[in-house]
Amino acid sequence: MRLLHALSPSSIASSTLRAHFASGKAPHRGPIATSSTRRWLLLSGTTGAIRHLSVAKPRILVARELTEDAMAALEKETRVDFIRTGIREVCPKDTMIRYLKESAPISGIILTLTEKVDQEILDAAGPSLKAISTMSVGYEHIPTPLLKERSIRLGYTPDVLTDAVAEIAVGLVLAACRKFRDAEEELRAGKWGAWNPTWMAGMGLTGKTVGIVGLGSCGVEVARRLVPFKVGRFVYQGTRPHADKERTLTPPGATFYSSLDEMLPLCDVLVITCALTPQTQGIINYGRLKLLPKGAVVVNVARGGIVVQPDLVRVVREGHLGGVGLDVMTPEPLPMDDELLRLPGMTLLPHLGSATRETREEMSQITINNAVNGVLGEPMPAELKL
Ligand SMILES: O=CC(=O)O
Repeated sequence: MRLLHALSPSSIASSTLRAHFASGKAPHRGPIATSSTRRWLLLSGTTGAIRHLSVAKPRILVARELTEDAMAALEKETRVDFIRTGIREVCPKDTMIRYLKESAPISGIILTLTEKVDQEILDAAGPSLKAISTMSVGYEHIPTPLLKERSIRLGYTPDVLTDAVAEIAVGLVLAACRKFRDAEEELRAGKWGAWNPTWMAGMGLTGKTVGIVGLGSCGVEVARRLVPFKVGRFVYQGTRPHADKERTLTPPGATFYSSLDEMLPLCDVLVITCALTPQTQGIINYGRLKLLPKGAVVVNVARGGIVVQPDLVRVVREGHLGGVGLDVMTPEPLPMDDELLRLPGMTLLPHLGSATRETREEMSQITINNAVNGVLGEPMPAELKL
């Protein structure tokens, strides 16, 4: 690598980078660091890419761009150098590995749900890697045992997205119970005929039993938002009872079940909000779906893998369910030839749980702060205990 000369960062960041970032594509073949205190421009001997990295500061690879405001905030952070790929879509694994190697030593990585971390990526980063920061509450894309083994810290974004996800869940409950999607489709297809006593008649929530799988922070917020709809009672299943959360649901109150098999026959509406773990993978299968009363509604805002999707399709085809609302499915994005798209009574959203502008800003900011504090050895705003 050849040392060129000192340059003001704005001369690079504002022209070359902005143009490339605006295109949404990876801007160049080699890495470029962006931070307001950089002093040195380097020319890579192998790639010809311009680099300006300060030697002493920890480097954080930003695998894909976060929100615009968050990216602007990066520019003000002076304690670390950020290496931005400039990618706005999924950062491919080979691209991440190339950046990790060409910009070594990398102390931190910022990524999202879409960048799966594995041993190869950790090996490419090498022993300099101190922290990974994911812009998500879920972390099933990160091999936590490997991080623990290598003493790599993991930052994530719990809590800030709870309200947004709870809103989506309530939206899906209402849409599925009252057949929003099928009804709108009929209307648009010109099939709205004269008033009919049974056409598009769905299920009301008054007096019904709503079952929540996983009464964590998201589960309880869903239930709280459903109280004003005059739900008859809440039941929930998980690893332990939450008396504190139950109290916030009074009236109508909530009852804990350790067994899904015992709870499911009671549920007019089932809302899945638990984390995807080896213990919850595939727990909602054919047999369990058939335990629900006929005409029950199923909503999943957690992870597609908790439901055995072919089993869900089969149960819907058998006419057992009154409606289904999914914000998560398998795989994501859902291929256009997937069976789910051909079934009636399905309200499907493209994983929008946290998608409010406010939430995504907060998530981005926490992700950056987690990464910076993580590499500097300071407390992270939200660190997962490994
Ligand atoms: O699904 C969303 C997340 O894990 O943040």
